[in-house]
Amino acid sequence: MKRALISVSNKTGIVEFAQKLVNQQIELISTGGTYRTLQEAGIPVTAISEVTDFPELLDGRVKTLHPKIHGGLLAIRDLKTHQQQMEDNGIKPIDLVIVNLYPFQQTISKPDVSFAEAIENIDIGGPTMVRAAAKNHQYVTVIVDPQDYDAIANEIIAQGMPSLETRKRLAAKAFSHTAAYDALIAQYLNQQLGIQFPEQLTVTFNQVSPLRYGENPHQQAAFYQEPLAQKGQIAKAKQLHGKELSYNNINDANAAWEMVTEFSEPTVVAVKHMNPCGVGTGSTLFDAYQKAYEADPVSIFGGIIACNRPVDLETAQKMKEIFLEIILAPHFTEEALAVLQKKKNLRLLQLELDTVRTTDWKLQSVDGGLLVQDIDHHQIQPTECRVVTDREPTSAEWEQLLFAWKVVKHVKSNAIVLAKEERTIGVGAGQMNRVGAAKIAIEQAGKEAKGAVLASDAFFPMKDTVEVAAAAGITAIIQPGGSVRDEESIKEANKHGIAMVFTGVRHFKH
Ligand SMILES: NC(=O)c1ncn([C@@H]2O[C@H](COP(=O)(O)O)[C@@H](O)[C@H]2O)c1NC=O
Repeated sequence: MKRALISVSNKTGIVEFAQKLVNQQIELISTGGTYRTLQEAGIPVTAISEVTDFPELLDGRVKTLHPKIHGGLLAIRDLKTHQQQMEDNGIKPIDLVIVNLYPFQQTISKPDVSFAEAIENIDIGGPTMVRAAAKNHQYVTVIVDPQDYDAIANEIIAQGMPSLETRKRLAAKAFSHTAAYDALIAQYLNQQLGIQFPEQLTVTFNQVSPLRYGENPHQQAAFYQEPLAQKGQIAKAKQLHGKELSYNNINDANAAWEMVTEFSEPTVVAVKHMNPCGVGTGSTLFDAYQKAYEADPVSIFGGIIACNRPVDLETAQKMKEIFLEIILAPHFTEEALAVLQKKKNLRLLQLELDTVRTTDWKLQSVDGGLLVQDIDHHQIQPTECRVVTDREPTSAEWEQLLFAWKVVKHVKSNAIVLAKEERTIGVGAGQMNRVGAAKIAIEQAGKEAKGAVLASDAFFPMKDTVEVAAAAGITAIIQPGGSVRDEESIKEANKHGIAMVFTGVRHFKH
């Protein structure tokens, strides 16, 4: 290894690394700012303009984009014709490229960033060198991540040049890096232009950590986050206590958090296998937790609990009484933390309540493809609802109907939710027919079904759900409406004095 080109925006660790290279008699070439950093540290370095015999131009837009650089990176060293052309044109090989790019991500993350500033932070020369060096990894080593400096320095010191295997690994990393960089630029421009579903979708995610296993122990898995993920999103949750999260934990925690943030009053959601087993709203978080617990004291065991208020001592003491997998909350008081941290197998996650989403889509992979849709943000307003029965819901029923409607939106389809006094009393989730979901919810509610309300995520194709609801003593129903047989359901509801409300909105969730 004779010559290295260093051009870095993030100058962390570069002086130490450069010194190690110089110690190995490697000649350094550098661009403006990097050159100055190295020179000021007393490291011998040649300016890029000396190599290209061309000044850096256009405010840095053209610095390394020159045949003397790219010839030095791309030449096939063993090929006679390439050797001859290099000699004829005064091109010397470059064996090592250390580049990190203009901070595009940090730039667009600034709240007051202008479009012009974002565009100016699109690196052109850097990715071009990275790609050239990565293509020619047979001869050239490329480093895009300061975390690799130490390991590569050690390899150079030990064997003169990193192994071919290392160079290939670095090349793969380099292409992932430039692809991710460009994906973020494309995403930013699409967002600016309001293009929601571009012809080519190039999303990018950064690995947070490998996971011990996937949905099942024989499946391998890793967790990734969006580059611009925000503190209120599950991918950025701060873990305050407990062992590492599993694949299923993250999925369930996400479902619980999405649901609890739907409510403005103090609310607790208990989730098992992505569905709520208990949801309670109260005047305090303690009250809400009691209700969520009582909703289904059996299923909550080992559950994931999401709270939309800080967890206080009283609530923590109550929570401590049973085995819970995870508690999510915007905050835990010190006393609450002290109580809950005594539980070895409990994880505590802190997330901000008010989040600005950076992307507004749900991605779901299918074999050989990806389904993309925007997020179901719809929140029902009572004015959107239409009472279709002879009897209007009472104001108490209205409250329960709107509560149940918020819950049913987050239950796997076909979904039926029964609610009473601001808590769920029965949840029928993920059934192949609607009346089946209703029967499950009613059975779970038992005697409590009498006087409760029922929410359905989609319309009733037949009157059978109203029939079973009436038999159980349900007094009010909320559902989207829109079936060709709506009239039959309305008639059935009228027959039993049930008040029924159509929302005109469906909340399928699969
Ligand atoms: N224009 C070019 O030819 C060019 N060559 C390298 N860069 C970038 O310039 C940055 C380093 O600049 P400096 O050494 O001046 O601080 C690096 O992030 C590198 O990726 C360039 N800048 C942008 O495209």
